[in-house]
Order: sequence, then structure tokens, then C-alpha cells
Amino acid sequence: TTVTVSSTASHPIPTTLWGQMFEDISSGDGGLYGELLQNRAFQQVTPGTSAALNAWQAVNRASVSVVADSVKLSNALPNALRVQIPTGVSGQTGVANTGYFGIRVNSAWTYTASFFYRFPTASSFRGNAVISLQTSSSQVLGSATVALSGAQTSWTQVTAKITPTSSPSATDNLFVVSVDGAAASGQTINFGLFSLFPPTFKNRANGMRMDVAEALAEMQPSFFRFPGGNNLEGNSLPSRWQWNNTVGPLTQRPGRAGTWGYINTDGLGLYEYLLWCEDVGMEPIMAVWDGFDLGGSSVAEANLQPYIQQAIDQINFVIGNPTTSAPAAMRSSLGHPAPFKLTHVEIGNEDFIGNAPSTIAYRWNHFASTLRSTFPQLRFLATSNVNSPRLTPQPQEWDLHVYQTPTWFAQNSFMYDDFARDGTLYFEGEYAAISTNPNDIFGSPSDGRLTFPTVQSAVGEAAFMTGLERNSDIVFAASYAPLLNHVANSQWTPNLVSFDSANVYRSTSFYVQKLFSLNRGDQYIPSTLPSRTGTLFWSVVSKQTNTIIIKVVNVATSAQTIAFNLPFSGISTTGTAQVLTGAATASNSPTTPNAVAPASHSIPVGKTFSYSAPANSLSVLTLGIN
Ligand SMILES: [NH3+][C@H]1C[C@H](O)[C@@H](O)[C@@H]1CO
Repeated sequence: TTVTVSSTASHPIPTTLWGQMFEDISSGDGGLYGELLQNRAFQQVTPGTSAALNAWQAVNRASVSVVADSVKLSNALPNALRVQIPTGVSGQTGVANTGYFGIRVNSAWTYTASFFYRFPTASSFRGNAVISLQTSSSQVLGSATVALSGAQTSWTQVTAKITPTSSPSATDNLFVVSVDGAAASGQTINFGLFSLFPPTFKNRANGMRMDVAEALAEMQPSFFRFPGGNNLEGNSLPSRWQWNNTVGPLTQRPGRAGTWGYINTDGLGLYEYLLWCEDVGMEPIMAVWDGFDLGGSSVAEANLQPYIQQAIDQINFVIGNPTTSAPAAMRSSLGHPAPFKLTHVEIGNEDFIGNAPSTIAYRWNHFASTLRSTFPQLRFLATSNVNSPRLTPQPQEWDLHVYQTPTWFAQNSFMYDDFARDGTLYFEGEYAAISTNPNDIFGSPSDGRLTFPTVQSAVGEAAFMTGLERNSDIVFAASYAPLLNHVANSQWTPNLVSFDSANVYRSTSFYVQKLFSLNRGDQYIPSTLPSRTGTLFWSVVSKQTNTIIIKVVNVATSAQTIAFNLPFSGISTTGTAQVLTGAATASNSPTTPNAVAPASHSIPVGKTFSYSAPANSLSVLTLGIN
């Protein structure tokens, strides 16, 4: 194959081209969000049920149960953990939390622990509670004591710092709050809103888990789409994501039944998302709920106004004027008087599924008309199939999603070449090669579904991404989905980044996303087009004025040579190749975390040069222009 490269760029590459899509799908609580305790505030549970005690267990014969306390901690957090200390017990007794499938204990960290308590009946008890991190065999790894008073019948919060003395490799550790059985014999103590945080990314209060955050930031994403995805939509109208339930003190956040089958604490809420975007240098692509839930129901046209108002308030929280908007005033009171950066707002998530298409016309019309006139500076994305049904007002932007086989991605890299250039812009908001079985894309691993990305799936995605880069005159953003996943509690596979309570696993697809993102250009340079149905793909960009970057993708199972004719003089004689390659079915996983990683080496380059692209590979060739 010989590729002749043009001497002039065709279009600037949008700075937002490569980024991340996020929703809580075993990825927020217990993942990116730094809280280490699961079911920390007994949100959205039925008192007295075993589910209410999820992740909690009694220590040394205490009797524990979740109650709807007659004196609520707050309207948002009405449930409490009642701990009854038996008589005749010696030694520490109380309650333990098992975390999100484990708790990492690291002696390099100082942990911040806290909880609320009250004595439902005043008592003469005065004594210490010990807050500790323990192994599963009750070895204390670190602890702190706080004074409890039986006179405290209203809710009060206690906080303590814990610096462990060792760092066990095991993560089946426990967070324990206990009292001396003899001293507290017969006492009843109510607890609420426990919390245990390690140090967080950029030391943000109520912030992100460092190693997960650092892995995501390593990709240098330019945007962050949140809060979903299906988790925006909810499985019912009342359980949809609602911005106002996710901001302010944690005692004001009721949590919700998340779309993915577990309770969301909403400790990772709108303000945390926005600070995270600023901390990583991403702009938000924020979604508003648009009247359709995954139970299949749509809000009737006559009843849309309150939900449109809720969307207006959500947007005003982000960009509104604190002197004229209450949501904006709340943002200011939380510490961010200036508006956050926001350009793109997505209306809904996937208005092409189920019976959403039957109501999207009026839902879009009312949401888009009102929001566009309220916020003329913003651009709103539709999420139904493009122009099917036709929508009024005509969408400025669309979010398209595709989950397919590696082969499909390699064979559809020209998808956007065929789109009309009519001013409409596109966001490839979710894409991933998730199965090798074209007849059962969303099936189980026994039927072709991938558990972790493979070299073959990542390289297929890379082929598709050369097309996104070529068409970045109309594709302004693209993100793999899902982004993140706890291996002990997956709701969906494969995922870009996986983790357990102590490790982060960067997938083959993560490295493809990172290679494109860290080697993005600012101008697209046309060249001989690849064959649409071939196995060799490429994309040429220029960076500043003195660097040419060529991405070469070989989806074949044997090496292929590609020759380049460059029109530029002063090409350096030596370039760099960063190559991701390996066996087609190789994956990075908890058992093989580093099976596949990019490697760099020098290559001979010049005005004309050849490159041998390995089988199953993405190569990023970087050439300097003197
Ligand atoms: N069903 C997929 C489409 C939806 O938008 C996401 O929440 C899901 C996983 O990425």
C-alpha cells in the first residue's frame, strides 16, 4: 500500500475529539468516588430487612439492625443503625463494614473516618468508641478513639484520623466501630452516615479515589459525559437521576435506586462531577433527563413543564448567575461563584430504544425549544436515530452509540464519510467492540461476549477511530463506553478500565484511547484513502507546525507494509513508533494485568519511507519537520 499525503490540511481537529463517557455502572460508588464504606447511610433500604444491613456485620455479639429512627438524622437520611450492646460481654463489641468487596489498608495513607450517633434514650454512659481498620481475623491495623456521651440524644457527628501501621496485601479488611462490652453493657446507640475516606485525587473533600482518577486522567480526556447513559434515565420516573438530590451536604442526599440494580449514594454528585472536570481539564458534556424512563414510560406532553424546569435549574447550577438564579447561588455557596465551562448539553440518553421514538418528537420539541431559548449560548444534542423521526427544532448535534464486533468496527471506519456536511455535528458518545459473535452482540461470554477488551477488539476500535479523526470536521467528540468497572461486581463487560479494591487494570482499549488522545493533532491532513473493506487503515494529522503524526492500524493477522510519500521538506530521518500489538485474544485482566502495553522504538523516516505494521496493531508514527 502506498499513501500519498496532501500538502494542505483539510480541517482543524476539534480539541474535544477524545474524551470519556461516565455513569455509575459499578464505577461510581465503590470506584471513582472515594468513599470506602458500602451502604454508609442506609439510603433507600427498608428497615429490618437483611438488605438494609448490606455490607454491615455485628462484632462480638452486639445486636444490630437498621431502624427508621423517630429522630431522623435528616429528611434525606431517615434510617439509622441501632446497635444494642449485650450484657455480660467483655472486649470490644460493635459493628463492622466490609467496604465495596474489600477495603485497601495502606500505611502510607491517613484515613478520615466519621459517623453520626445519638442515644435514643439518655443514659449515664460516658466512654470511648474505637474506630479501627482490622484484618478479617480481627488484627487491628490502625485505630482512633472518640468519646461518646449517653447525654447525646440528638444527632452529632464525630470524626477521627487513622494512620495504619501496616499495609497488608489482603483487602478483605474491615472498618469497625466498637465500644468496651463491659463499660457499655446494655446500652443502645443509634448510628448514621458513616464514612471512611483515603486521601483523594488532588486532595478534594468528598473526592475521587486516587489510583482510578490517575488512570482516567492519564488518557488526557478533553470531555467527560455524565451522568449517563442508562443511569440518567432510571428504571422508573421517580428513580431517574435528579441533580438537586446530588448536591449539598451528604446529609441532604437521599440516594436513589440506580438503573444498574444497586443503590447510588449520590455522594458523587453534580458538583463533584464539575470539580472533577476542572481538575482533569475536561469540559462536561452534561445530560438532562428528558421525560423517558427505562420502565418504558414517557411523561405526557401536558406534564413536561416541571421536568423542563428541573433541567433549567440543573443547567443554571452549572452556568447560572448567582444573583439571579437560586441553583447558581447554591453553586456559589459551595465555593464556585464563577460558572463552570459548559457548551454541550445532551437531552436524554438513547431516545431510539423501546418506545422512546414514539414520544421523542414532542419531548424533544418542548425540551429543546425551551432550553435553546433559555440558553442560546449552549448546543443541545439529540439522542434518537438521526432524523428518524424528524425533530423540531432541527438538532444541532446528535449523540450516536454503537456496540459491535471488532470486525464491524474495522469495516465501518467510513461511517461518517457518508454523512451530509450540513452543519450538524456528531458525538460518537458510546462505542466498543464487545463481542466476537455478530449474531449475539449483547450475549454472554460463552456466546462471544468479551469480559475484558482484547488486542483484536482494541485494534478494531482503532480502525474505527481513524475514521472518526478523518471526519472530525463533523465528529466533535467520541468516547468508549463503559469507562470503568469493579471486577467483583460487573454490570457490563468489557470496560475501558477495571479495578478491584486495591488495583486498577488498564485494558488494551484503554491504551488505544490513550495513544489517540495523547497523539492528537490540531489539523487533519488528507491522504490516499484506505480501502473501506481492507485491513489497513491510517490517519495523518499535523501538530503545531513541526510534527506529523500518522496512526496506522493493521487488523490483519499478518504484518503489512505501508509506504508514505510526504510533500513536506525537512522531514527528520528518524521518527518514533509507539506500537500496541499482541495476540488477537490477549487481554489485560486481574490475572494478566500487563499482558499488553504500548512500546516505543525509533524508525527510519523521510520524505518517502515504508513502515511494516505488525499483525493486530495500532502504530503511532511521529515525524519531526525541521
Ligand atoms: N446499554 C448501554 C447504552 C447506555 O447508554 C449505557 O448506559 C449502556 C452501557 O454503556
